[in-house]
Amino acid sequence: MQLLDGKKVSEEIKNEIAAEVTKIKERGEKVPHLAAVLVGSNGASLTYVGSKVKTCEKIGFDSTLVSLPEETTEEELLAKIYELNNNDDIDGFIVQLPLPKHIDEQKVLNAIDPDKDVDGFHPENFGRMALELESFIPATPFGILQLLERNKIETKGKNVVVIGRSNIVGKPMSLLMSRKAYPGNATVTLTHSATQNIEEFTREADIVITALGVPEFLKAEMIKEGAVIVDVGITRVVDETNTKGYVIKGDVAFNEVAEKASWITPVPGGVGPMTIAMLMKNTLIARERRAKKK
Ligand SMILES: Nc1nc2c(c(=O)[nH]1)N[C@@H](CN(C=O)c1ccc(C(=O)N[C@@H](CCC(=O)O)C(=O)O)cc1)CN2
Repeated sequence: MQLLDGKKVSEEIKNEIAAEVTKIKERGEKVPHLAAVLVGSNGASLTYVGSKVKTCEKIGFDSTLVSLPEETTEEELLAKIYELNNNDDIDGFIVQLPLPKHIDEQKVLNAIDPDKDVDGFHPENFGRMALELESFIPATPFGILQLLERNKIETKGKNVVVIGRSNIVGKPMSLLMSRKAYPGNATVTLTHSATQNIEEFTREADIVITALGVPEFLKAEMIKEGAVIVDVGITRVVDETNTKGYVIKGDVAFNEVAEKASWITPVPGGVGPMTIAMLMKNTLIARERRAKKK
């Protein structure tokens, strides 16, 4: 078994981006500027947004954190989004998900200027991605593509089973793996909560990508020998013995599955760090596209 090491690959990508920023600075141009909108104080969201801001600092991007209280109304959030759309200094921004229940998530995502939508969640970017046109690719699926590509994993003609149909991971992942370009060109099955006898699909898969959020759902008996396993699940499980008060569990029963798999992502240190790195990549791309339009 070989490790699909997201920590290592994400560091490589961040170093490449930092080198680009150095060149931008040497030309006397404005560095990429990412803004992140956080509504409320969900613990995991605070960690992820904090990590995005810290990464910006590390690689030389400008960043703006817009922190809004839990009681923020939909109208107030939409007003903030229009402000960011019209702020010429900002190249791209994200609205950290999930949003509080009283806010219509899709309405908010629809309000983001597609040219600044570095999460790739706007319907225009999603549609363009499905049509294999230039678009922003959502950071987690984009990160998985990079992990496969940089480890030279063959995908053409392979059976790929995606578990979970979320708009952030499962749906875009299934579309990307069926695109003609590498890494893709695979035969894709998108499974979800209504799929019966899911193990009949996973046992036939050359590549399993699981984004379910159910700790240790995928067991060794559910995969075939030599399969590539990509675990997107990140669930915080209470653990008083740990200094953080929780441990992170993936969707995969790592120890037993690793014995049968050819490649496997660890959790933590697999897909998670790639998500942050690819958001930075999308922000760099957004800056370049905006600079060309001016
Ligand atoms: N607007 C968005 N919201 C959300 C996204 C997204 O891409 N855009 N994805 C997830 C959360 N997420 C980024 O926002 C994210 C999740 C996990 C990690 C990560 O590095 N995980 C570490 C573990 C860290 C921990 O939980 O302590 C790892 O797997 O090694 C980064 C980003 C939902 N919302």
